[in-house]
Amino acid sequence: MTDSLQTDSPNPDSPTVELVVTGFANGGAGVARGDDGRVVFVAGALPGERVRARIDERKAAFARASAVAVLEPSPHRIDPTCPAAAAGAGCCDLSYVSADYARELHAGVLADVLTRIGGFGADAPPMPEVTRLAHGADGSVPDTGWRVRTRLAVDADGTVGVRARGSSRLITVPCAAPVEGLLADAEALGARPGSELVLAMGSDGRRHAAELAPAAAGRRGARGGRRASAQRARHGAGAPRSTRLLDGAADVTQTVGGHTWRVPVTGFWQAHRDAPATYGAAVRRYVGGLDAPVGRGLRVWDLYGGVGVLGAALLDGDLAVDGIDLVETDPGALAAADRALDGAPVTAHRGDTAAVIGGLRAPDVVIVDPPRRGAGAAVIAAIAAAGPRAVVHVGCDSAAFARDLRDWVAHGFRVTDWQGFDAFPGTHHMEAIALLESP
Ligand SMILES: C[S@@+](CC[C@H](N)C(=O)[O-])C[C@H]1O[C@@H](n2cnc3c(N)ncnc32)[C@H](O)[C@@H]1O
Repeated sequence: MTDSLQTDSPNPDSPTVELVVTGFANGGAGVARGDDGRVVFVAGALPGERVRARIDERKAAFARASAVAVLEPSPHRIDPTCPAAAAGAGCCDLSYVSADYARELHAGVLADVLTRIGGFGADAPPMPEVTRLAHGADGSVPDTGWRVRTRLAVDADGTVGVRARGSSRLITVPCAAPVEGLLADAEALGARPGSELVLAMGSDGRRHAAELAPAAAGRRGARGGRRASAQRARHGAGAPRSTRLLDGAADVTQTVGGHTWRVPVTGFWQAHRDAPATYGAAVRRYVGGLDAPVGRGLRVWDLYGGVGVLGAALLDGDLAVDGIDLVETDPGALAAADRALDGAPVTAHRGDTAAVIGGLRAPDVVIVDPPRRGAGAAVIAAIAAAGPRAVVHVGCDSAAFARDLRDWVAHGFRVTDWQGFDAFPGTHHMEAIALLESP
């Protein structure tokens, strides 16, 4: 069978090669070896497949390629569940893989980075499984229609869509990840050419939309080129961009457990509609299961805490909580936390985690949920010096998660449980959570 694939290559004229894929890498590419022995990361290819691939980039130690035709397909390959990805968009890069097998691939990637980067071996718990996020009374979860917030690109003529993988081509076929109604009439909202359209769905079913003005001119030329500039934009780095409300209200209502937040449309909220409740339950289970009570209410740090949803999960059960110090850089998130957690024993601190924690009362338990880059060795050393007996570490980048866990172990912490979540179905992304205890 030869199955041609829709891909945009940064190097459309580069030659194609035939490759046999033997592994799967963090980042979502199949792993093969070229004729010269160099490792080739092949986007759009699965272990066991023989593919024809176009080389996109050659480095000294490895190359990157995109599968353009499948010569021998994996039995796990399916028709893409995301029409935008099928048309070449970079959104649901694993939507051509059966959902069960995608979770196997995630678990393999997590085990690989925990072993190779984290240095974990036989004395660690069994490698984590990657499970679906439960939804609805029967626990069933579709692997599409899960995303409650998204950003769309707006072209020079006002057309709205997602960018193709590897190029700036706009794809207007809708992505399958957003929850029903999130993309409704997106083009009619009137986002201006060159802006981005931010769409968010509240847990009350109300859709909100805001236009994010183009990134300041000059930033595109900043270090790292277009890819790094797009990353900075996605991760909110750089000068603040002005927003204009196009639909709904400025704040999105989100209810989790016993608390209701009003989160700014462009503010951080977990992408999967069931993620906040799922991670909150994991945090509550981990902290509730600690066997030596401290003899008083727990003192908790909720670091990189956003609106405080993970710390607040500890207030929902029968745990005695003395106080939660919530640390976050985004003033909008902290204002939302103040409103939602008014009357709860939560104190919000605005600032960089590294700078703020030195002034806080020593914690019993620390929740750490950093951005993709991870918390890093310096922050982990500072938290460890404050002497918590347990840490719940949350990570959305597997390699950074493994690196951070390695740093906890260097400070005498032991991983006593960990788990992975298929929190971005149809994509190579996943979330992982670990419980670490001090000796
Ligand atoms: C992955 S989100 C987690 C938010 C929250 N725990 C939740 O589940 O909704 C990471 C958060 O860290 C914040 N952040 C990024 N860098 C930070 C820093 N250096 N210090 C404190 N917060 C930071 C971001 O604004 C974002 O809200």
